[in-house]
Amino acid sequence: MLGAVGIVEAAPAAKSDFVTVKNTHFARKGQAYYIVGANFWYGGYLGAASGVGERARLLKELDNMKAIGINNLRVLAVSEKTEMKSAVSPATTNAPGQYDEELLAGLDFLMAEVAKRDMTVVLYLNNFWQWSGGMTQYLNWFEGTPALDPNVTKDYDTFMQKNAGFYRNADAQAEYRNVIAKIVKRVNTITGKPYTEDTHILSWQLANEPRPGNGKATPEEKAVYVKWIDDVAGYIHSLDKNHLVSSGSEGLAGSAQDAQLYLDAHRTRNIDYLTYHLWPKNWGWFDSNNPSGTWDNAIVKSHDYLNSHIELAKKLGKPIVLEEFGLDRDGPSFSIKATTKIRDRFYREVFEIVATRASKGDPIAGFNFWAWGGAGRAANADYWWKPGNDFVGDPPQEEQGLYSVFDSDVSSLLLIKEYADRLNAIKR
Ligand SMILES: O=C1NC[C@H](CO)[C@@H](O)[C@@H]1O
Repeated sequence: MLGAVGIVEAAPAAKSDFVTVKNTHFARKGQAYYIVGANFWYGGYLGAASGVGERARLLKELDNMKAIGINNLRVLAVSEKTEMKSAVSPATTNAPGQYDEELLAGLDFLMAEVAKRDMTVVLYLNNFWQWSGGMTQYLNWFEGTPALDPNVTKDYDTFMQKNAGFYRNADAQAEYRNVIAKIVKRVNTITGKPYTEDTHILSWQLANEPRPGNGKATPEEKAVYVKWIDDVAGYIHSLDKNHLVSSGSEGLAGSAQDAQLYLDAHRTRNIDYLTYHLWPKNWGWFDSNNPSGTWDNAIVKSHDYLNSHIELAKKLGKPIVLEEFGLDRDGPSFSIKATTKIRDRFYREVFEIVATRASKGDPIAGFNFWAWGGAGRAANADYWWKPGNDFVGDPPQEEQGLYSVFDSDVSSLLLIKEYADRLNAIKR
């Protein structure tokens, strides 16, 4: 199509080039689309032109993921500068209204490279946890409360209960919406393409693991949470008519174990598909110091969690994606030298349920394992991250090696490829 001065402009993408929801499945380019995904929270960081950027590593990581059939990445799009030691630095937001353009351009570079490999990306726009600043940092800015680092306070219940104050704080919500608008309406500085026109964005995600508060969330806190999801998802759709919107919820574990709350929070037409996460060790189902004594308990509960959420998706008539799951290395150990026999066994249990039920036409639309460590390596003897160290799949609030799948974890990579082939073969 010739523009006014004869410059050839790309024709706008066809709607079918975007990932859409067709009944209870994803569709893309006229085909059923199943997510064979990795969590790659730091993908935009590697794309930066200098500083934390490592573009050569990024290209290698993308090629290695593509080579085993990974077609989707779940990526942190926004981070908030904070004093907390457990958080990544630098951040895309240095202070309200002050943004790191070079770091944001890293996301542009990532998106340009994702497009070359015809992969898709889920971009989350906030974090319920502290490892990227997140909601607690917004409250530090707008309520003057200290940014709470549960690695320091050792009090997750108070952290979660106070964090839910983010949803009710009008000034924090206004800045959050400013940031959402800045990202959603962004024009890619590498490709010149508006993000709203980028068919390689699968969805915008409200936050990583947003919770209504802690496990004792009150009816009022739950109502605020349901309204927040509806309002923000509706706001994103008002900015972008092309892309899907998801919450980033963990499922019942992130909904005070209240199935009605999970359904109510995701019933809105503004939420296009459901998400859930599976953490047997974090949730106390599996003790990696007593694997033989806790494996059966962990697997029974995991199977139930995996299957019951697919039934909840059926109730809402929407697709559901298992967008996080993981287990630590044998030992347990953070060392890349440690084997991953137990993790591989757990991955196979998860993959088998996802692939089998997807093949039967159930609304499970795929998975993202947590998380791609690739060529990254822990830098310190204590396995904690410090600014300047490699990024790996484990964010700074956890030991570097806890859940990462590294490029040397051959048995895990082969397992991912085996199930990538099965999911990619499903025709509908
Ligand atoms: O979103 C998340 N879910 C679980 C991960 C592993 O504990 C954690 O690193 C991350 O905050």
